[in-house]
Amino acid sequence: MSKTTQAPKALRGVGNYIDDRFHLAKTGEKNLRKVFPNHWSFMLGEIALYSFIILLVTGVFLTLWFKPSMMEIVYDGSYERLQGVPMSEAFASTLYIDFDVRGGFLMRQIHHWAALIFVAALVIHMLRVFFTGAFRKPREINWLIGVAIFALAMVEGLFGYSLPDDLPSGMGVRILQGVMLAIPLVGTYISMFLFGGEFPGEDIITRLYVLHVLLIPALLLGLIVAHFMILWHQKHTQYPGVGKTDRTVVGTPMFPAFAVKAGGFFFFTFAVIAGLSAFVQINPVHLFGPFTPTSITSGLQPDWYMGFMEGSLRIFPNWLDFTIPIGPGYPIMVAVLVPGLVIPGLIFGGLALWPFIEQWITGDKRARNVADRPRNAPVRTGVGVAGVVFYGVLWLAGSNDILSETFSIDLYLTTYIFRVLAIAGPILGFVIAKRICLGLQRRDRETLEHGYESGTIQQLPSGEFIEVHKESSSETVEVLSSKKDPSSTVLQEEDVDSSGVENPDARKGMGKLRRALAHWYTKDNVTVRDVEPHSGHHLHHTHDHTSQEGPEEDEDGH
Ligand code: HEM
Ligand code: HEM
Repeated sequence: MSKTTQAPKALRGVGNYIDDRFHLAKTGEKNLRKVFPNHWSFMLGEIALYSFIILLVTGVFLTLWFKPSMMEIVYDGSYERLQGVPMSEAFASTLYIDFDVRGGFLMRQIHHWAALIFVAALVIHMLRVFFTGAFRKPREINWLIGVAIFALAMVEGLFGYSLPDDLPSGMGVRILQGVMLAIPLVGTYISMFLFGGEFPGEDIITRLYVLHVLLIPALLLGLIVAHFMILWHQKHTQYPGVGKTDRTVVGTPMFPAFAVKAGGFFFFTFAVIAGLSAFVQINPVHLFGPFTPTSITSGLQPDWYMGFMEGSLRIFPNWLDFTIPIGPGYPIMVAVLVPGLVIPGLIFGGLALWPFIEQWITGDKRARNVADRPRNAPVRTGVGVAGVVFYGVLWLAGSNDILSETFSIDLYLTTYIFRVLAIAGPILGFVIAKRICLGLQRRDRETLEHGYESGTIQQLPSGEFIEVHKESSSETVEVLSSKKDPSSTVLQEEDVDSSGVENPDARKGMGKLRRALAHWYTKDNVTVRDVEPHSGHHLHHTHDHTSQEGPEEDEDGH
């Protein structure tokens, strides 16, 4: 871009007008030139943001016609098949949006698809942050904000799903009430309070509505703004490469390149969601009919993000339930309490605590702005995979009826299979993922030492066949040698004082546990400290596919 490029006169006029009043030019200029590191995985957070915006906009549209009322009426709208059927005003107004409001059906579909994609994007974004260790200092607080966003998003989705008061809605609310009732001592009270009496009562939709359109979106918006302010202030992590250190950022400036890219990506996300909504039917409430407590339907699935709770409720054994012999007997429903509250608590609690647990184990308290490659933190990667497998098994168990029907397996057998898998799956996942990481580490060390395998076989004059190894590019060498040595990441600073004297407590109690965990965390890592990189920047490597990023890539970063 030449230095003489200037904004059009009219735009400059507007700029001056604003600057005369708010003096924003200096900060504005600095922020417009802010550098964003480039990587496809950094777009996952953006997808979450864009789908959230779509949810807000379509949600407001729906509020114009949706009536959050449980008053019973007889349907008299344009959907012939439900003519004359008694239903709540909420359900009738949803049918009205579908069949009488122009574009209403599409808007409802967009709202629902955006919700599904929103939660999916934020889960994948969270996994990206987890597996690359981007939650480490200084980003722990932003991680915690993220976990809160995740939890709220699920509740928001569940409440939204409950609003139309169709059959699956009511069944979801019934499960919610069941879990509430299982809470010892206060369960019945909480349920009566929320439902304004017995289930279903006449208040629940109105109450969920207020939470769904006002309180939770406001909380989510506040948290997302905080998430971005912290991100802006702390800057983004970047993957290892030439010029990328814990102190420098390499990437594209905010304006114009990043802004244009982000703007384009918003429309792309919108187009995908709108395309899905136009062609793929989601939650066709007119086919399900209104909720009545006596009706039940088979083969129905909740929205995907509630699937793991459904699954854990389906497979958790009931032989742990017991009764406290006070008065007439006080039953404790372990089979509802554990899957309904303890398992989600463990999942969200584990997510929230992980950065602190890892920091305690490794003793690594330095700011980390270069993200880890997942293979270089094999235990973390293994723990993450174990978590994903556990979640995945529960999620699949939520469809056990459909699986048993599709594959003609006895329903009860699927329950036993899932019970075994829920315990064995995560352990296997951990071991396999860790082994793969260590294998990749060994290959990296090989590549660093000997260059990469070119696939060209040569015959030597002696008759021996060898595979030619080619020089790695400087970028590859940088990436491979960015790996921190296990002993340098595990700074047992608290165990040894500045003059090298060991803290006597380090070998007792918690200190001992921590040492053992630190040893377990790093013991198998492959070191690259002693490797002399086999790199030849000066050499021609015409077939070097590992160095596709040319040096131009680095020039726009500062
Ligand atoms: C993270 C944000 C949100 C999520 C995950 C979400 C999710 C959902 C879901 C899954 C439904 C059921 C849709 C269906 O019937 O197929 C729904 C319904 C609804 N949502 Fe949201 N929503 C969000 C934000 C909002 C906002 C901000 C508003 C309004 C300001 C809103 C207003 C509504 C209304 C009025 C309904 C009932 C109408 C209907 O079911 O068609 N939503 N929401
Ligand atoms: C509405 C939901 C969310 C939105 C809109 C959002 C948006 C973003 C964006 C755009 C970024 C920068 C680009 C990127 O790394 O993808 C980011 C970074 C980050 N997000 Fe989120 N996020 C959300 C949820 C979460 C969740 C659920 C977590 C974790 C539990 C989380 C943790 C983080 C962390 C730690 C960073 C900094 C990563 C780094 O610097 O590499 N976010 N977020």
